Amino acid sequence: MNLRQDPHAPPPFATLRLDAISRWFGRVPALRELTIEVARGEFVALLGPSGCGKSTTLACLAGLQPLTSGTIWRDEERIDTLPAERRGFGMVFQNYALFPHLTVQRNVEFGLAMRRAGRAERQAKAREALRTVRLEEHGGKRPAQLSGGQQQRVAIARALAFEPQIVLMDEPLSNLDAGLRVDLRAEIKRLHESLGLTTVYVTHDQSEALSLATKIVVMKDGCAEQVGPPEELYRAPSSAYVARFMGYRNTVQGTVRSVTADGVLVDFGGQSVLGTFMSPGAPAPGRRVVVALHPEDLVPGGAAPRPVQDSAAPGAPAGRVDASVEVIEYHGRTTQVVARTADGTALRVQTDRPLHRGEPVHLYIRADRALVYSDDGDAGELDALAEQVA
Ligand SMILES: Nc1ncnc2c1ncn2[C@@H]1O[C@H](COP(=O)(O)OP(=O)(O)OP(=O)(O)O)[C@@H](O)[C@H]1O
Repeated sequence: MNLRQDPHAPPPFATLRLDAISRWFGRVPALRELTIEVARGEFVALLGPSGCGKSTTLACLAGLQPLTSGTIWRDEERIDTLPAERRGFGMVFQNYALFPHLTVQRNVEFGLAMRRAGRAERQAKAREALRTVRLEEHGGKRPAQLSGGQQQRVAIARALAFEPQIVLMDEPLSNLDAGLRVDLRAEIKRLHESLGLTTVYVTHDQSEALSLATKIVVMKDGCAEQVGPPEELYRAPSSAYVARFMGYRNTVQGTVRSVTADGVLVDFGGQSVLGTFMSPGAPAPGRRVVVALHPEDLVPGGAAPRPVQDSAAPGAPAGRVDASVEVIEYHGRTTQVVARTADGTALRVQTDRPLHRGEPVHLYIRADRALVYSDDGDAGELDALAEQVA
């Protein structure tokens, strides 16, 4: 956008900092001393299951809810004491929150009217914002005459019209069907980059977080479980919980058999598999652990297995699990398979190899791709998470 700078806009900032913020609802702690830093230009995704505190974080940041304790800073300026309208954030919600009786153009102007912009300025900025989201042809329509994706773009235009430095988005794509979600996701990324925005984005969808964010905050019970760039969280999740959110759909319990120079040998699925221990401290034989495996890292070798080194990193010994193909879901180029081991462990496998129901299959795993965590007794919780994590 190329709009005149709002004279009331706050000066450019370097860092937004949520410092040990807590929010209690009666006796329920929704946020517990959560600290997050957002640098200017970052796209930060708050990722986690329902109830972990994502929306509350955003509401506290926006000034829609008070903090129970903690502070929020824009550089040296404390902003948690400011009312919402003086924090200068643009907000986009899941349900669009458009006025049905106003035209698209007037809906976008509304936010500017709240900020006491004059009529001509309002109209020009709203038109410009609609152009930015590629809806300039639709200004005269009412929201009901637009598709869900278009309505959400109007909501984004409304948030962008007053050129906020920081845009807060709470599950903006979750009411859209799959195709529109992917299109609008690309649009949000384009806007973030081309307008030089700073974005804080709430989602429970790992693919959204991975594709959009420059930094992901995985939240659990009102705290940040791990914070980092998507590649880092994907490569080295700090717990089985984070691994789940990074697409490691298999989190199976096992027992440490031995510890070697190459890694930790774990018994699970009726076999021993070599993996990499990721938790703090050292594993000891007999210790209960959780092994996290990405479906793509379970490579079917068929009845006549390929040599182990085919599926192993140079020098790294591979593990093998034997299972039987139970469920096959065809997804075009790849197939999602549920394979079951002799001891009843279900493993999710993603492969481009044709497999058949009932077929015995050897699944090869690179040692550096079998991530081993100490078992914190939350295996049941992880299974419940599986229901939520795509
Ligand atoms: N207005 C409220 N009154 C009482 N409890 C609340 C209120 N809002 C949130 N909570 C509680 O605070 C916790 C965090 O809720 P929050 O909505 O922030 O989670 P979330 O991660 O955004 O979940 P979802 O993805 O389902 O929106 C939950 O235990 C929730 O029940």
